[in-house]
Amino acid sequence: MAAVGIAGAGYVGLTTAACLAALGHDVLCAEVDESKVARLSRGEVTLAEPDLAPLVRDGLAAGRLRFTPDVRAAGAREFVFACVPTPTGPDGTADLGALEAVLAAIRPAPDTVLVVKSTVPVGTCARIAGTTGIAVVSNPEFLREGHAVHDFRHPDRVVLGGDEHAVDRVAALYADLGAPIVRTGHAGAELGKYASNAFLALKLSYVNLLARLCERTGADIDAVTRTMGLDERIGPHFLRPGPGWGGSCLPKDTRALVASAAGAGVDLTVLRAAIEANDRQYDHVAARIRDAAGGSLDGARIGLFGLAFKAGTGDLRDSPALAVAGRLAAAGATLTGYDPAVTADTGPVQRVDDPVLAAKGARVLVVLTEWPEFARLDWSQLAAVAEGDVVVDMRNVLDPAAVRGSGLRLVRLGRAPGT
Ligand SMILES: NC(=O)C1=CN([C@@H]2O[C@H](COP(=O)(O)OP(=O)(O)OC[C@H]3O[C@@H](n4cnc5c(N)ncnc54)[C@H](O)[C@@H]3O)[C@@H](O)[C@H]2O)C=CC1
Ligand SMILES: O=C(O)[C@H]1O[C@H](OP(=O)(O)OP(=O)(O)OC[C@H]2O[C@@H](n3ccc(=O)[nH]c3=O)[C@H](O)[C@@H]2O)[C@H](O)[C@@H](O)[C@@H]1O
Repeated sequence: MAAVGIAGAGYVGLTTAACLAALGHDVLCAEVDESKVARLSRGEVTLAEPDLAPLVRDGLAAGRLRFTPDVRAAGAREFVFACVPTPTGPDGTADLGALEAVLAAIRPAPDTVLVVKSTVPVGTCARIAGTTGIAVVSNPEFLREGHAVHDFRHPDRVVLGGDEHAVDRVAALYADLGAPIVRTGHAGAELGKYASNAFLALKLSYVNLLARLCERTGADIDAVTRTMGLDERIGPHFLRPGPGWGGSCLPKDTRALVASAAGAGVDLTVLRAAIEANDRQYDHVAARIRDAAGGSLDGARIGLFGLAFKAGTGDLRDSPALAVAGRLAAAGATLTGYDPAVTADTGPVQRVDDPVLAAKGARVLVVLTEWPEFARLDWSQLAAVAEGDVVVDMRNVLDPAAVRGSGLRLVRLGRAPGT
């Protein structure tokens, strides 16, 4: 059992804290948001992550997990995990201010290891190790929101970058997971993380462009992605077209990688193209909605289904649904939106908590987030309250037969109009 300090109690920090405590380690999790510390200490978890709340409560009950606003207390532990935000800074690369604050709170002892889980540009860990003399291990995180606990417990890989001795000690913390471990230097681990997120973004931009080509040529995007996915060298995952990719990490990490690569003298042309294609995807989706509305959005009421950046979360950060909504609003549309998990303010979209209210009086109904439950809605009931007769499914989650049975016309991504 190791003494672990964690800085940051967000998606990554809280998941790491609860899961390491469940693995038997003694975990002190520090968080600058004192109200969060108070809630978590009472076992109240607000992140909608399956299995996280019971795990936190088990850790508290067993005395293996505690929360504190005192980052210095966590910084005095043998292993100090940095799980703090690294948002886009003014120059496009990651802003490391929060990580610097964690560093300042560490009280190094001879056996201290700083484990950097935050996503940081290549060179960051080596620089910290060089300037502080602390042993630093880069241990990037690959969990997905909505699957955080599962992904921590069953990772495809644990990546550890640093000197051999420190890496061995961190590897021992994860030993019970039985996951493949990639041992490398600082830079390899840091770049491996960005490279993975950027590759996912590349795949999606490519698929979204293929969907547009399908709309022009009459090819069926499902057949195209199935054909690709059955090739073992390509694989079936991350090939679903959508209104663009978003979330708290893919957009920021792709921007940061382009900027830091440029700083190193490498122009990541393909990644720049993928980012640009993603911006154009929002325009394309807005144009399809405009066409479905009869050519103009001015004064049109549009009912949106899904506002979160993906299904399974209420997170709105860099949500493609909101990017599209912004374009619709700019063109004069009035927007009403329903999402099963979103509770925050949604800008130009008036949020309602009943799908029927989102459909009421709408000229066009639009699906923007891939919630499976949208397929189970009573589309006849929605058709009855809508003003128009068209639903634009920009996630291809609806059952075409059920929608057509309701009398609505269905417009899908990657399908020529009318097919
Ligand atoms: N959200 C995700 O799915 C993933 C995020 N990451 C990366 O992990 C890092 C953290 O991301 P999230 O957990 O999503 O962020 P988050 O925003 O959910 O949580 C970060 C937490 O750190 C706290 N904090 C800020 N400064 C602090 C300080 N100096 N000391 C202690 N606590 C502090 C904040 O109050 C917040 O509660 C980022 O670098 C992100 O790119 C990596 C993989 C997955
Ligand atoms: O670094 C991070 O923060 C994380 O970023 C992503 O995880 P996440 O942001 O939770 O979201 P994803 O599930 O990757 O989805 C990203 C976006 O792509 C879209 N998407 C995903 C898959 C797909 O087939 N089609 C598609 O349009 C989603 O709707 C969403 O807008 C990565 O999948 C994680 O491995 C990584 O750890």
